[in-house]
Amino acid sequence: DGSKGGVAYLIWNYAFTDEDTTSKSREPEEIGTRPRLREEGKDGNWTYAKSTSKQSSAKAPPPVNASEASTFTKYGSSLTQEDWERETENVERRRTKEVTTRETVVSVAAVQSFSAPRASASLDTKKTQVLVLGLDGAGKTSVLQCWATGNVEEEVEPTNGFNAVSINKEELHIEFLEIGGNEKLRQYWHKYMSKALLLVFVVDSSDPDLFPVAKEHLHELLSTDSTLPLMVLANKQDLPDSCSITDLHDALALSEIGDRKMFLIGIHTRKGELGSGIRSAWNMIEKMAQISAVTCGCVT
Ligand SMILES: Nc1nc2c(ncn2[C@@H]2O[C@H](COP(=O)(O)OP(=O)(O)OP(=O)(O)O)[C@@H](O)[C@H]2O)c(=O)[nH]1
Ligand SMILES: [Mg+2]
Repeated sequence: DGSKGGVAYLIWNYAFTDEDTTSKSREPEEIGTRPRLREEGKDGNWTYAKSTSKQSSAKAPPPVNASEASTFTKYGSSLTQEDWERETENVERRRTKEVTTRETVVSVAAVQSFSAPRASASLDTKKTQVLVLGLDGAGKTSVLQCWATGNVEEEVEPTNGFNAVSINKEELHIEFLEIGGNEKLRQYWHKYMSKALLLVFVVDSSDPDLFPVAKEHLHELLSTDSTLPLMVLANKQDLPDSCSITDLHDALALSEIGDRKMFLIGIHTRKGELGSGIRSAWNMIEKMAQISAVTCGCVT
């Protein structure tokens, strides 16, 4: 019952606005800057979705949230021609139909028009979301996959819209929202700050050329909320040239982020050899969500 409620809430949360219905007339935008990993048309429609995690904790490495009681739902997005057509055809149907599917595809249009969630969902007034941001290619989707399933797909598609994951574990429901890091999507990042319980900012620690850009975006985001806790994930620590978390601390000027909770964790999401970082990050998020849920009275 609890997990079904979580799913329904997410769908409601991402209900389309009236503006979306006009998207039929729009042409798809080509916004990818990262080369596609799969052949266009072959498997370009990244519609990965799963309703219930049934992994056994005996698998090595164990899923981060390995629990028979845990479930997750994920709404992926990608902007291929095929997706766009399907999306525009389905907008109206999704607006009205009873939610029976746990899978949907959203587009940049959905991100552009996404505004405050409808007020009727009980959690709407609370900060319940873990917002996952960072430049394109930093590893946001990979991190979310690790937390949800304990594994990463071999080929992760760029997120050309948003990607929402709900992880339900016993009575705790944690919503994650990744907005793609593509240059054209970064302007929308700040729109999602107000519902965030925590900002997870993922950085590719093997690409120092991008640190100044990441720093600029991070500080701009933080300037809109002086108390929002921050978790910086220094990803791709498996790569030989990756920089240490101390260097990243300096490069991102994390000493200048003001008086807020801050975590800086080195991680990597390579298949088969997940380190302790990704698990530590998960544990902290779980604790924060628990505290928040109790404070909000969401857990009974
Ligand atoms: N070596 C290494 N590669 C990684 C790691 N994490 C992610 N990658 C790779 O980095 C690329 C980008 O990963 P994504 O998870 O798609 O990055 P993202 O931040 O979601 O990117 P956008 O959705 O475009 O904003 C993919 O090819 C991943 O396989 C890591 O820890 N180590
Ligand atoms: Mg992504």
